[in-house]
Amino acid sequence: MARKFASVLGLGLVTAWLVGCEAPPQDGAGTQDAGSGRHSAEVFFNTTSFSLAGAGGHAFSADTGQLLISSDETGVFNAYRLDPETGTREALTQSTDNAVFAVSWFPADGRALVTMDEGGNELNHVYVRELDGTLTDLTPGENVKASFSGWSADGAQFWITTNERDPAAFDLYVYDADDYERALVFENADALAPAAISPDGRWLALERPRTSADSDILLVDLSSEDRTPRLITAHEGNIAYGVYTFTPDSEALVYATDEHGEWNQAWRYDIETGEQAPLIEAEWDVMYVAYSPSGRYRVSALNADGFTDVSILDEETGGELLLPASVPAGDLASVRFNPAETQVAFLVTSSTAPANVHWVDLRSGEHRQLTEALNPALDPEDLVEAQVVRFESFDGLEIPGILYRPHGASADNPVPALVLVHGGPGGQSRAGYSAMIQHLVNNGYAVYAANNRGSSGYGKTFFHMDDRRHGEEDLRDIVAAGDYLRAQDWVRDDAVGVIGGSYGGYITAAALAFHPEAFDVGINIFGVTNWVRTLQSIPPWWEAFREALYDEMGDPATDEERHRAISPLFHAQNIVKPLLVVQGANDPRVLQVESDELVEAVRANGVPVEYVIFPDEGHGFLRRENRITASNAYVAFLDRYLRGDAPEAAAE
Ligand SMILES: CSCC[C@H](NC=O)C(=O)N[C@@H](Cc1ccccc1)C(=O)O
Repeated sequence: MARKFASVLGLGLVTAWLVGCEAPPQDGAGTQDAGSGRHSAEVFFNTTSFSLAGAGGHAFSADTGQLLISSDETGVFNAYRLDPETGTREALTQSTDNAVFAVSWFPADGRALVTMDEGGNELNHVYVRELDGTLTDLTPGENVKASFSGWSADGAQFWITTNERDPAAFDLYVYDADDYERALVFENADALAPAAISPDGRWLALERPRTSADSDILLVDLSSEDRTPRLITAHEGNIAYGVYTFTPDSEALVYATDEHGEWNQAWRYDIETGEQAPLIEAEWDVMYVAYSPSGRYRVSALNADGFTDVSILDEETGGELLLPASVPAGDLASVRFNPAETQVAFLVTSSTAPANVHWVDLRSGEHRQLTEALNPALDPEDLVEAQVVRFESFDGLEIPGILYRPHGASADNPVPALVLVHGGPGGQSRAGYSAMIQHLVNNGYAVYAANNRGSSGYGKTFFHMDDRRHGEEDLRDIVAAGDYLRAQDWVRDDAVGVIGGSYGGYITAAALAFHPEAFDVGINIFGVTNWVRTLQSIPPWWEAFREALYDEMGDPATDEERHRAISPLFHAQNIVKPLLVVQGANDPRVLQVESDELVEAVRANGVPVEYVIFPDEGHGFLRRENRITASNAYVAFLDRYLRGDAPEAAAE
């Protein structure tokens, strides 16, 4: 699939990137140019994040019809049951530190599968939440990373992948639903990436990325003695293949291919005959394809200019499943059917509405919104809508992005602004709700989430434009995005900063180091600062993607010179603008030392540098208190050094 390493760095995760150091102005304090009120980070982050279990599992409980969801209403993610009749929810787990995410109900009773790592170290284990509330760890072991892979059609067994045999390879085990006895069903000797299991348990689909432009799919027949993966995408040249799902009858694999043009299309591979046929062709990437339990409904989504365009096809009528008019406008997500396919649950979200859980009875058309995610202290009028805005970059290439313009920003009242850079390489800033962005905008900062060349979602030509050129044209696009903002009469041309997380943090630090006059401040959120070390120390469980990552970014064994040339750490003497660095101590992808060393080096320049470390977070911040601290730190830093609220502090 033409995605660089399973992009996780859209705005969803950006929302979680927050760090900080001191208290911000509280409600009513400070000034807001327009809009109905300026709010503290607490107000924005006291929205609740809801998500539905059940991708490959069961979101509806077979015995009670209750929904399995994750929520961070206590400040820490936990699993809950949500009653569609009453909208009441009950906590199934009570974690006060590590985030717990709901995975699936057991098909025949009230047990649930959940997953949790330790402090953001990404070593997730799979647990059973037993009927008495205790947790049984199905995948114990200090350095074990495991994930749920699906249920057998009869509900008697489920599959889990774990890297306990070899930290670099995920083997597949089948577990008995009654006593959790397990058996190895596939030893992953070549460290391929397990992607899907057919509902009848016979077929395992694996992905083998060679480069970000060229990947394959292999199938294993788990009913056969010979479990050698069989290549089903033999091809010449560069084609990116990826797995969406198996059909519910286990007869076909639905897969992504970019062979036929710019976009990822969905195709159907008939396992018995090997015949292939297009399923969904569009002028945007197909994001996913999924089915209701019997296969009557096919759910698919397009990544339409940063918005998620979901279709639910009723294969019985051949028409689109129309949801009641009372379902609010916004992007649908996580569409889940009950086993009888008489009810459907889903999330609805938009840039001005955090995701809420909705439920519809397909027979009566009755619709209920089951959650209220937005903090009631927030007036929706205080929020700003995402706008897709394109600009011409330094070489004439059109760059798309998502703009958030503060209420009241005008030529008479120009505002400071930030270019926000997503992670990756190859991620995309998308138009979803972000408490972090809304908090910044509410405090008078315009935010432009620019999708520099190399971003996903705009076709494969655009996607590959940054290959082995990182820190060059993609960075110049971000500099050009700053110029674009400065040219707007409603933006202060003396107050444009850059902010980003991970790869976006790299671009942020690189902008300050290689284009020292381009931005007035930078906020680097767990950004890569030293590619030599980062690429040498990637987590062992990235083995399936290592070759493709090294192909795209360069191999640290042979490309050290280039890696040094593009790494901000080795050019830190050029950084002369105020810098805020934020880091999770347990981050397994961008190690804390990356931030420690940049902070030390830039401080030696006598430049204002603020540094915040979260001891209990990894690559993305999950605890509400940390998100609030982070967001407060961003605004306090920007008030001081970008808006210029306290010039004496800037002179320190
Ligand atoms: C399995 S490939 C790793 C790249 C991955 N991309 C998207 O999720 C990722 O975690 N990228 C980081 C930056 C990074 C890139 C390469 C090595 C370490 C970190 C990110 O932007 O989140």
